[in-house]
Amino acid sequence: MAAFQALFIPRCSYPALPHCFVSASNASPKPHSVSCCFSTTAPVLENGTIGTDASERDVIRLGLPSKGRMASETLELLKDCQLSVRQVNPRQYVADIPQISNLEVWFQRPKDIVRKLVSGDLDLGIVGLDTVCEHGKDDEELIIVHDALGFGDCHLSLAIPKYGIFENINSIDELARMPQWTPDKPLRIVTGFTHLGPKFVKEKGLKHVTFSTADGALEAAPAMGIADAILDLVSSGTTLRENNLKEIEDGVVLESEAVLVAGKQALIHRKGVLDTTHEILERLEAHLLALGQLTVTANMRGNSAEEVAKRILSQPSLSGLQGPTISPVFCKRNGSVTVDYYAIVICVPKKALYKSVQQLRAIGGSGILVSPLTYIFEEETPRWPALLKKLGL
Ligand SMILES: Nc1ncnc2c1ncn2[C@@H]1O[C@H](COP(=O)(O)OP(=O)(O)OP(=O)(O)O)[C@@H](O)[C@H]1O
Ligand SMILES: O=P(O)(O)OC[C@H]1O[C@H](OP(=O)(O)OP(=O)(O)O)[C@H](O)[C@@H]1O
Ligand SMILES: [Mg+2]
Repeated sequence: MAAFQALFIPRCSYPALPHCFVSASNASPKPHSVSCCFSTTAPVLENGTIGTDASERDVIRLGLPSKGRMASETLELLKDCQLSVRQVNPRQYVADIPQISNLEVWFQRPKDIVRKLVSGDLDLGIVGLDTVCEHGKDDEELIIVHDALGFGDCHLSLAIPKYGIFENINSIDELARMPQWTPDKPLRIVTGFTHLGPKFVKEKGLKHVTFSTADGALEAAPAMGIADAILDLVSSGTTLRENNLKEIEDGVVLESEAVLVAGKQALIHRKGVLDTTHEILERLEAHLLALGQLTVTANMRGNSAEEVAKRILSQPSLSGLQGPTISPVFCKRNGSVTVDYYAIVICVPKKALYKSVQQLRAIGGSGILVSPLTYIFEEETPRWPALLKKLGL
């Protein structure tokens, strides 16, 4: 059985905290004691406005990471979607996006974004999927609107030392079968993921496991003798390698990247949230879809647009998004206007660029120009019907 040896604040206590005032009274017998009372009035926000209860407010709130490795890339992504965030100064936690009316941006720590989505104090947020799963604790209130924002890639993984009793252990099954783990001497795993960790070992049927937690530099724990294994995020793998640790087969808990997440109640009931989400989703998808594509234009000799189209469509890498656009190139020869060439325009995936150029040349393409694409707006945002379905709308 997985046991957990850490002290946790109960989840239900969190939503009440924004109304908690901290004071140090001179009259108090203990000069440094703090007293906590729960206000029934609205709290005063840093920007001087009065904060409102979730049910009273009509402004839409988007939570973005206030610091850490997700912060700058989130702002860059929004900027690339023509949704630049206007922040008066870096220490001010409230901002706006001039392109979207009635929207406040609140800068928060990623885990607080998730908690505030659950409590209804935020409506939308951008964070890593790992944070949603860890701090959201499978709450049905959290709805992933876009699951692949293209940054913050990492995975949550179990890792063990490369040396000693683990030298020949390379999978979860082998780890589970080690005779060393008994009820008195369980496998000690250190992790910051105190929800996902125990859930994972239970799913994997690992017996005799105990967890402890720490805030960072977990990779030091095995060498310090504090833990046998670690469960932490890995991206390049450098930290594991440098600390003589290895990942094992079937040890990946979760693949993660930045996601757009929303509160279900807000999407369904709060005025304007669904429309704003649709707009943000459209812009994100148009930008992210375009990131992987290039526009290729070329000239091609031919007798008719149809004949050129047949040649292009005979090549597997040249069909484009819907098919090639083909236009006649009008030339003046001996006083009359003739069409000997056709200009073709196609979108090709960046990865297939060179293959596409080879195929174009093979069917007579010349003067090939390649340019980046900024946005691809499809007829319908692919994730939109999926979102409506999740909401039962
Ligand atoms: N190598 C990585 N290590 C940790 N997080 C990563 C990595 N690569 C991407 N990420 C993403 O970045 C997020 C963590 O960012 P960061 O560590 O800056 O914030 P935080 O965990 O909230 O802050 P703190 O560690 O100070 O509590 C993760 O939740 C994950 O989604
Ligand atoms: O696979 P890598 O690219 O080496 O990245 C993984 C490391 O990065 C993170 O630590 P972070 O930098 O957030 O420091 P921390 O331990 O203080 O949280 C994570 O907790 C790992 O330790
Ligand atoms: Mg960190």
